[in-house]
Amino acid sequence: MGGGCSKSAESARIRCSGPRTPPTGESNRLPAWQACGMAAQINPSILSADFARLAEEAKAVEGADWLHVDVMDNHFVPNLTLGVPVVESLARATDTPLDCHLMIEDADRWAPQYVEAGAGSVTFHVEAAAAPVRLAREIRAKGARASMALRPATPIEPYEDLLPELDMLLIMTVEPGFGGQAFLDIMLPKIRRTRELISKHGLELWLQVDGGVSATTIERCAEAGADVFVAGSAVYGADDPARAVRALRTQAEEATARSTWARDH
Ligand SMILES: O=C(CO)[C@H](O)[C@H](O)COP(=O)(O)O
Repeated sequence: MGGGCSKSAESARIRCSGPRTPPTGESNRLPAWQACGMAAQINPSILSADFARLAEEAKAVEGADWLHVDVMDNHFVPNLTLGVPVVESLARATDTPLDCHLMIEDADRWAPQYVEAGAGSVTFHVEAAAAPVRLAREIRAKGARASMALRPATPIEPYEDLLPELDMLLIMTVEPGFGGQAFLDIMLPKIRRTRELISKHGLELWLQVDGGVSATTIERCAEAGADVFVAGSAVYGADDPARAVRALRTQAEEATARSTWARDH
């Protein structure tokens, strides 16, 4: 696969590993994931971008933590988007690291190719992976962050032992396949439960939510324990996408701080 790929994966690791400074005097109130250097991350989904101008659309959200790239094969989901060659081109077109979400069958075969194409994080669906542990290890060994996604109907509990193999877990908050759907409030207990399991095992695992995330719903997700937020229409549907990213990040961080404070006092 194309050159320059491992450079992108390496740059993603560097950009995302540095701690952000907690507000003075507030560190005892911060949740574990912020106190250990995590803050809310906003990942704009290019599913809501203009596919004829992808490079420009990627530049429009520079300042976002990652660019979320929705890969769909018209089998695992009833929609078709893009594949390895487009990811290779995007990786060259933007400095924002790529967070590739593979909504495809036969993830074991394809996921490693997205690392080689330049993704800094590769998410496979557990429902589409024959050997998720082996796959997560292979993604990590190739130099990217390994992430696993759950459809709304897939519970987290059977996968508790798998969490240490992952850098991120993605909880879908809509049925995968299309942008612009309504957020599924019924997913909030699963987000809470997953955060409990992450804390129980003392893991530094990111918890991502994807689908219907907007100014109206992001606080609920943050309060439930999510720290990485994919937003498509809420970012690309805004007059100023970069400003929308900043506003969502502030909202998420404030909601987390408020709910943590309320829990501790
Ligand atoms: O994975 C996805 C759909 O399967 C998209 O990332 C997601 O739906 C984002 O779009 P929106 O924020 O408009 O819901």
